[in-house]
Amino acid sequence: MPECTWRLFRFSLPLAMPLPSGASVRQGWLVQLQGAGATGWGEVAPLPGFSRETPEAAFRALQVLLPRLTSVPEASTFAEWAETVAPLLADAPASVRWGLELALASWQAARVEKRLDTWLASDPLPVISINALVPTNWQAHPECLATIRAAGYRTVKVKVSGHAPGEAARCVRQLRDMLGGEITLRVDANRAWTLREALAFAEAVADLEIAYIEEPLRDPEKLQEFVQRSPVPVALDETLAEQPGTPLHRWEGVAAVVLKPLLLGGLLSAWRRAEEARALGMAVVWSAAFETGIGTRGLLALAAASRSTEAAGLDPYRWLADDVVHPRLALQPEMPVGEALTGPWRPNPVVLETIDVAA
Ligand SMILES: O=C(O)CCC(=O)c1ccccc1C(=O)O
Ligand SMILES: [Mg+2]
Repeated sequence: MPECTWRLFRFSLPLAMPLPSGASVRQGWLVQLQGAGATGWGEVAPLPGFSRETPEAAFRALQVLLPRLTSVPEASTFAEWAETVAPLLADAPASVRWGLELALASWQAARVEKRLDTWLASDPLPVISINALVPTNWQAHPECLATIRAAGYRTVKVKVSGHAPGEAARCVRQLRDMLGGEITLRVDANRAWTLREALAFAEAVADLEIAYIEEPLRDPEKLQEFVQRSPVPVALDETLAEQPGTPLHRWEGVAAVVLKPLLLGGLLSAWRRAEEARALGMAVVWSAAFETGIGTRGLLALAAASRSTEAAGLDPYRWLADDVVHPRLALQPEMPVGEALTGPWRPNPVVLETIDVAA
């Protein structure tokens, strides 16, 4: 049982664009695990408006857990780790599990001189496609579409939750015209509509080859009915975070699951959801909730290891105006995984404040 040391930092990152909650900074804690000649990083950053725990609750859990995790059982493979280490965190809030599991897993990987993706799986994908995110008010910012097109993104997701269904359909049609037929187009309603409204939207865009509509309904109980009646395929997001214990086959016919480990309860919970989805023939979309470069690299490793060819939702990284480690991740439409996951990274003192870990 190698001894290891945790370091804890508070971070506060300036944003290039405000968060969904309206906040103009992204805050949280960075954890660093060192021992046996290896280093692992993770981040704990509940997302206001989406995480079920408050930042205060996450911090309290960190203060309790870190001193207990200084003697970590050895686990040379991911399977062994999933059996022995991950259960130590079973009761922690989702953001804490995500951050500590990421730090522990990347430390275990580093100990055996592997990158996280190659430690998680023997045959990870070398390149992961990224989904460009278009904000609800894109029409007021035509330059954001120009940037996305110029960069060469092949999958685009647009948020429609600020709109009534008819208006949302017109918006999506305009976007399809501007992007052309080659681009894979996803729509996220963030539970904005009633069943009737959502069906009206789906019928109005039925000819636009939308890959899926994410969380159309205010009332998730009606999802199955929507799935049966909608001409547009459906993806789950919020529903998965809300119902962690419900087997996926409850939503038979759903085309895709959007997996955000920060909201789903960590690396392992999300990994298990991915396996469950795969077995049911659902597409797996790994996705960020405004993670820093640490969490975003972790997500890239997960996407590569799970061999999902669906474009990953890592675009929220572009919202950050700075990062907790330098050099910054160079986000691009087709991400070379090996390059992105190979350090070293220097902590950025401008946005980090060291916090004592209670002994
Ligand atoms: O899925 C993506 O492409 C990016 C992630 C994203 O949209 C998101 C990020 C944080 C919180 C909620 C959401 C969402 O999917 O609604
Ligand atoms: Mg969503």
